Amino acid sequence: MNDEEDVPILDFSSSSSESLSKKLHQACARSGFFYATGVPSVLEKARRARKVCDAFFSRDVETKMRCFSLKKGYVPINGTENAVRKPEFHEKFSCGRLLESYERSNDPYYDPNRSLFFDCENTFPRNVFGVTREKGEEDAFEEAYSSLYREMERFSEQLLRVFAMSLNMKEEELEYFVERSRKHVTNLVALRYDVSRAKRTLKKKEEDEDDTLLVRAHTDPTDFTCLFFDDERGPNGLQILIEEEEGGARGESRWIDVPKVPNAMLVNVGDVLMAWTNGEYKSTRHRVILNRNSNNEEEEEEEEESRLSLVWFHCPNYDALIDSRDVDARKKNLSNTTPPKYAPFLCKDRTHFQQTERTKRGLKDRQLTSTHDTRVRGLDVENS
Ligand SMILES: O=C(O)CCC(=O)C(=O)O
Ligand SMILES: [Fe+2]
Repeated sequence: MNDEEDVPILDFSSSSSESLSKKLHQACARSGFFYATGVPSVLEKARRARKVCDAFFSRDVETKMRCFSLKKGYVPINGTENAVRKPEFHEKFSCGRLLESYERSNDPYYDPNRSLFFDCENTFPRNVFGVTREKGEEDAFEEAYSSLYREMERFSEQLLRVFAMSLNMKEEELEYFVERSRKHVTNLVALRYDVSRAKRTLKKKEEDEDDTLLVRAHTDPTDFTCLFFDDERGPNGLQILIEEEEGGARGESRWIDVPKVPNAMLVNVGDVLMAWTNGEYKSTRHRVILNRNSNNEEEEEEEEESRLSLVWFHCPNYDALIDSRDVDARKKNLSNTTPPKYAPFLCKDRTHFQQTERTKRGLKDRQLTSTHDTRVRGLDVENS
C-alpha cells in the first residue's frame, strides 16, 4: 500500500455525493486520516490566519505575553506541561468558542461554574497584522482568526453529516452528530515549533529516539481534528502509524510520512469518533519527527527554522453521550452491527481538557504514551 492510499484525497465540493461518503468510509476505516479538497473558502481563511499567526509569533516574548493564558491565549516555550507536544520546543496560541455574552449568561451549559470548558474567555493579541499580498489589504489578528473559526464551524457540520451518511445511517438520522455538536467544544490552536532549538538540543546529546520527536506518538481525544500546514513545506515531519492488516504479521506496524498535498486540509479521526463507531473508524497514532534535512547547513546558519501548524480540535457537546449502540440503532442495516467494545461515556469525561481536573485529583494524564502501551488510552471498559 502506498502513502496516497493511506492518506487519500477526498473532494468535498459536493458533499451529498455517494462516492464521497463511500471514500470517507474507506479512509476512516483504514487509517483514519484523509485530505479534504474542494473547500476553497476554508483554505483561503486558513491562509489568512496563518499570516497573522506568523506575524504574531515573530514578535518578542514580552509583547506576546500580553495575551498569556494557559487555556485561551498565548503560551510561550516551556509555558505548560504537555506529555505529547514537548513544551521546550513549541509555543502556541489557543482560541475557544466565540460566544456572544448573551449566550454565556443565558444558557447554563456555558456557566463557568458548571464546566471547565467555558470558564475562560479568549484573549486576542492586538495590533498584529499580516499583509495578504493578493489584495494588498491588512488583516487584524482577531478578525482573521475568528473568521477561520466560524468557517471551521460550518465545515464541521458538513463533515458530521457526511460521517453519518458514510456510516449508512437512515435519511432521517443524518443530523445525529450535528445535533450532538450544536454546543461543540472546539479549539483552534496555532502551534509554532522551534525547529532550530530542537536541532541544537539534539546535537548536544547522545540521542535516543525520543530526542528526535517534536510531538510524541499519540491519538487525539476529539471526534475529529483538522490540520493546516505551510503550502510549501506541507506536514513536514508528521507521521502516522499504519498497523498491519489482519492476516499480516502480528503486531507489525510502520510509521509513514503524511504526504504533502497542496490546497488541502488534513483531517483525522479521534478517540471519540472511534468509540462512537465501535472501532469501525480508526483513531490512528501520529507524531511529528524532527526533519533534519529540512534546511541545508548554509541556510541554518542564517535563518532560524520553525514549523507552524494550525489545528482545529473538534469535540461534540460536553454532555453528549457517546454510545455506539445508539449509532448502530440508527443505521439502515441493523444486522450489520457488532457487540459494543467500549462502555458508553459522556464526552466531557474523555477529552483532554478534562486533564486539568484530573491533575487536581492526582490522576495521570491520559495522553502519556510510550511506543509500547495500548494504542488508545482511556477507552477501555474498566476505566469508564
Ligand atoms: O502540529 C502537528 O502537525 C500535529 C499536532 C498534533 O498532532 C496534536 O497537537 O494533536
Ligand atoms: Fe494529534
